[in-house]
Amino acid sequence: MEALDYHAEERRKAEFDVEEMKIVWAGSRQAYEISDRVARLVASDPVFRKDNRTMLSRKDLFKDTLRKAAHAWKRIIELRLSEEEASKLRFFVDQPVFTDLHWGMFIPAIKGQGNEEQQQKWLPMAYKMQIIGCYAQTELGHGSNVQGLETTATFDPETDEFVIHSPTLTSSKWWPGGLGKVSTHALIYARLITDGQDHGVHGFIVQLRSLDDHLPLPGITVGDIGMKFGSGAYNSMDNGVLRFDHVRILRDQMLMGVSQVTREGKFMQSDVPRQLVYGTMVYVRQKIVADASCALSRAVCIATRYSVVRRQFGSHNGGPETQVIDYKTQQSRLFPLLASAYAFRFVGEWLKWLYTDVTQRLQASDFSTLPEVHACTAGLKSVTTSATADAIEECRKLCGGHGYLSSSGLPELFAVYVPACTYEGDNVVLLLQVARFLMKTVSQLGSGKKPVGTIAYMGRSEHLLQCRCEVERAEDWLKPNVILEAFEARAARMSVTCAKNLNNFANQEEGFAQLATDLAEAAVAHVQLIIVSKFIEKLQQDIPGKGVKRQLEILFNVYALSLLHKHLGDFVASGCITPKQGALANEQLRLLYSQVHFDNPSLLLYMVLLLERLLQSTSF
Ligand SMILES: CCCCC/C=C/C(=O)SCCNC(=O)CCNC(=O)[C@H](O)C(C)(C)COP(=O)(O)OP(=O)(O)OC[C@H]1O[C@@H](n2cnc3c(N)ncnc32)[C@H](O)[C@@H]1OP(=O)(O)O
Ligand SMILES: Cc1cc2nc3c(=O)[nH]c(=O)nc-3n(C[C@H](O)[C@H](O)[C@H](O)COP(=O)(O)OP(=O)(O)OC[C@H]3O[C@@H](n4cnc5c(N)ncnc54)[C@H](O)[C@@H]3O)c2cc1C
Repeated sequence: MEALDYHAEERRKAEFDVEEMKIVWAGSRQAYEISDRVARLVASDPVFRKDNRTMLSRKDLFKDTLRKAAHAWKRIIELRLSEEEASKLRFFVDQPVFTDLHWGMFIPAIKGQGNEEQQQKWLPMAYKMQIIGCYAQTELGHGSNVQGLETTATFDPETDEFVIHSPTLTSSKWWPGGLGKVSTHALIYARLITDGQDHGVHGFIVQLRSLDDHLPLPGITVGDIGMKFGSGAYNSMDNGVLRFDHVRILRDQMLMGVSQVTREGKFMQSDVPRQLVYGTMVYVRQKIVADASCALSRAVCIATRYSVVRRQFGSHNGGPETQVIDYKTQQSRLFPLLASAYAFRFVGEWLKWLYTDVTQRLQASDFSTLPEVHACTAGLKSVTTSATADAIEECRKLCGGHGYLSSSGLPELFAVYVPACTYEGDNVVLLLQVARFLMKTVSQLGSGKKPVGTIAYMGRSEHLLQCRCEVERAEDWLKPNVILEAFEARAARMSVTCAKNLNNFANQEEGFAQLATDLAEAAVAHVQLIIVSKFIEKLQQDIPGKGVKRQLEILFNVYALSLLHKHLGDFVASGCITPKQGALANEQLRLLYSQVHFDNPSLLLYMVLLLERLLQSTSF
C-alpha cells in the first residue's frame, strides 16, 4: 500500500464527524471557515513558500522574511482582510517576523497603557505601518526581574522632556524582536525619575531610526544580537540590542494611562494598580496559551501520520509489518500529546474569555480579578509551553530517524517554539508567581473571604484535605467528577502543605526561597487542575456531530489519566488516592488508547505540505 492509502485507511476508520470536529477545534463555524480560506490563500501563494527556509543563509532568510511581511501586508490591504483574517494570514505565513512584535506588543501596549490622546496620536500611524514598533523591556542584565531594569527616563522640567539614558553596559536593551534592523520606534521600559526621585519602571515611546533614511537617530546605538538556536527558525527575527546616550523625548511620550508626570514634573499615580504597567505581558501570555495548541497539534499531526505509515517488525509469511501506531508504547507516548492539544485548545479559549472579562472590568474600575488573571495567564503560559516544547521533541523521537531530518518539519518547529518557555516570562519564574497567589489564598482561608473563580475549590479545602477517592474498578476513573475531585484534592493538599511548611520559617521570603521547588510543583498541580476542569466544562456544552462528543470524552480521559499516571507520586503522597487506585487509572488508560481514532482536525494545509515533503524525501 502507498503511504497516502494508509492515511485514507485510517481516516476511514474514524467513528466521528470530522467536519464537526474541525469546527469544535476552530471554536465556531465562522472561525473555521476563515481559517480554512486563509490557509488555502497562503498555501497557494508562491511568495509564502517555506520549503527552502532552513537552507537559506541568515541574510537571505532575513530578506525572504521582509519580502513575505511586505507581501502579507499588500494582500491584507488588497483583499481588505478583517483584523481576524489578517492575523490568521500572519499565522499561516508562519515565520517569526518583526510584525509579530509590532501588532502583538507595541500596539497593544499603547492601547493598554496610553491615554486617549496618546492613542489618537500613535495608533493611526502604527495601524498604517507608517511607523514600526517593538517592545523593548528586557536588558542585558535583567529580564525576569523587571524591577531591576536600569535604563533611566529623567524628567527635565526646563525643556518639558525626558532624557533616556543607558547608564551601564548591563542596561543595554537586549533581545527585543524587530529592534535589530527594522523598527523605527520602540516602547521602552525605563525607571522614571523626577526631581531626583525614582518612581519605578514605566513605558515610553522612543523613535529610534529616521523615517527618511532609516539611520539610527543621534544618541541611539542599535544592532542585531546575532544567530540564535537552530537553522532557519527564529533567525528570521531581528532580535536586537539598544543603547541610549541622553536621548531626549517629549513628556507626552511617556505612556500616561497608569501614571502621569505633569508639566511641573509632579509624578501622579492614577487610581489604578501599578501592575497595569505589566498589562501587555498578561495579554501576550494569554495569546501564547492559545498558540500552544497550534504548535502542539502540528507536531502531533506529523508524528501521527508518520506512525500510521511506518511499519517495523511483525511480518508473518511475507505479509506487511506492524504499523508502529499499533505498538502500545507508541500510543502511550503519542495519544496523551494529542489529548493535550485539545486540552490546551479549550483552556486557551476559556483564557481568552477571562482576559476579555478582566479588560471590561478594568474599564469599569473593577480590579478585583486582576491577581487571578495574572496567576492564570502566568501559570497556563508556563505549563502549556513547557508541555508543548517537550511534546515536539517527543514527536521527533516518535518519527525515529526521519524526525531528525529538517524536511520532517519537526526540528524547525522545535527551534522556533522552544524559546516560548523563556520569553514573556521564564516558566519557573511564572510558576513562582502562581505559587505566591496560592499561598496568599491559603493564608486568607480562615478570614471569611470566599475564594472564587479558579481558586473556588480552596473554599472546600476542609473536605478536600480529608476526602478519599472512591474508585474500586478501572472504569470508575471514567467519571469526570471522580477525576476532578482527585485533581482538586491533590492541588489543595500540595498548596496547604507548602503554606504549613512556610510557617516554619521566621522570615516568609526566606521560606519562599527554600521551598521554591515544592511551591513550583504546587503551582503546576493547580494549573493542571484548571486545564482539567475547563475540559470538563467544554464537554458539558452542546457539541453536535456524530461521535464528536464521545471522541472528546475519550481524549479528556486520556489527558487526565495520563497526567495522573505521570504525577502519581504527588497524588499518592498527598493521600487522596491509593497506589492500587493509581494502578487502576493506568489500566483504564491502556483501554482508552485502543479507542482513540486518528483524524486531527488541525490538519492545516501547511501540515499537508510538510508531510508531502517528508514523503518525498524518505522511502516510505
Ligand atoms: C508573539 C510572541 C513574541 C514573544 C516576544 C517576547 C517578548 C518578551 O519576552 S517581552 C519581555 C517579557 N518579560 C517578562 O515576562 C518578565 C517576567 N517578569 C515579570 O513579569 C515580573 O517582573 C514578575 C512578575 C516576575 C515579578 O514582578 P515584580 O514587580 O518584581 O513583582 P512582585 O513579585 O514584587 O509582585 C508585585 C505584585 O504584582 C503582582 N504582579 C506581577 N506581575 C503582574 C501582572 N502582570 N499583572 C498583575 N499583577 C502582577 C504580583 O503577583 C505581586 O502581587 P502581590 O503578591 O499581591 O503583591
Ligand atoms: C526568542 C526570544 C525573544 C524575546 N523577545 C523579547 C522582546 O521582544 N522584548 C523583550 O523585552 N524581551 C524579549 N525577550 C527576553 C525575554 O523576555 C527574557 O529572556 C525572559 O523574560 C527571561 O529573562 P532572562 O533572560 O533574564 O532569564 P533569567 O531570569 O536570567 O533566567 C535564567 C535562569 O534563572 C532562573 N531564575 C531567574 N529568576 C529566578 C527566581 N526568582 N527564582 C528561581 N529561578 C529563577 C530561571 O528559571 C532560569 O532558569 C526575548 C527572549 C527570547 C529568547
